[in-house]
Amino acid sequence: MTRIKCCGMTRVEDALLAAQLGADAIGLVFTARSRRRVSVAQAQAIVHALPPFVSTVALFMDDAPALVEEVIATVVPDLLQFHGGESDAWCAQFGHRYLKAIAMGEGAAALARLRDYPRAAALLLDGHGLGEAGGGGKAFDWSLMPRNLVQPLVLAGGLHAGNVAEAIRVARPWAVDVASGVESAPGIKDAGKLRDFIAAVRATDEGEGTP
Ligand SMILES: O=C(O)c1ccccc1NCC(=O)[C@H](O)[C@H](O)COP(=O)(O)O
Repeated sequence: MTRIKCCGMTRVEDALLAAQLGADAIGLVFTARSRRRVSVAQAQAIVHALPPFVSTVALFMDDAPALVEEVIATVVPDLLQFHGGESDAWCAQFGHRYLKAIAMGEGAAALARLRDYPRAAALLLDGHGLGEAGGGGKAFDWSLMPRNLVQPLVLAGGLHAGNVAEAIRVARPWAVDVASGVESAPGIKDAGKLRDFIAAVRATDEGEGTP
């Protein structure tokens, strides 16, 4: 089964809908570089409203350690996700499981960085360029997704209901991640797009015989 993470949640109702539709995880963006940035209070409201067994992921991009520590202490996310130039040691300093985003904008050359994060729980390959923020709807060449890594790989960047089936068939990811492809505006999820996206992922899994 392909896991689904819906990122950039800013409203309780959107996170609840994603959970009801079958999302496995939601993302909360804390970096100031995002148009989907949430406050600690907003994030707490979302986390407390979610049913059990839906993971919460807190996103940062070259932020101060104090912000990460504050979010861990107050929001208590299941996982951290780092989108900037953070090193493996920097990401691991919090003693919290983390995902590292790898900017795939430069294509195959970016694959060299995949081996730099041995302590990451998973690697998220995203379509944006090095140093750029995520959440911009940029896809990359899915055939570059490696098959020989020990860590689970999350496919991100420019996914939507119309292309996610093809993306899964080509990239064979552990999970898919979507933000702008299920929105009507940054941080505002569109119920129809969210429903169609999750249904497309599940239909692809079923069509390929994945239990
Ligand atoms: O979403 C943001 O605003 C954001 C800002 C800065 C760093 C990361 C950010 N998002 C990271 C994500 O995990 C997105 O879901 C991912 O980039 C895919 O976005 P999209 O291409 O819009 O589906």
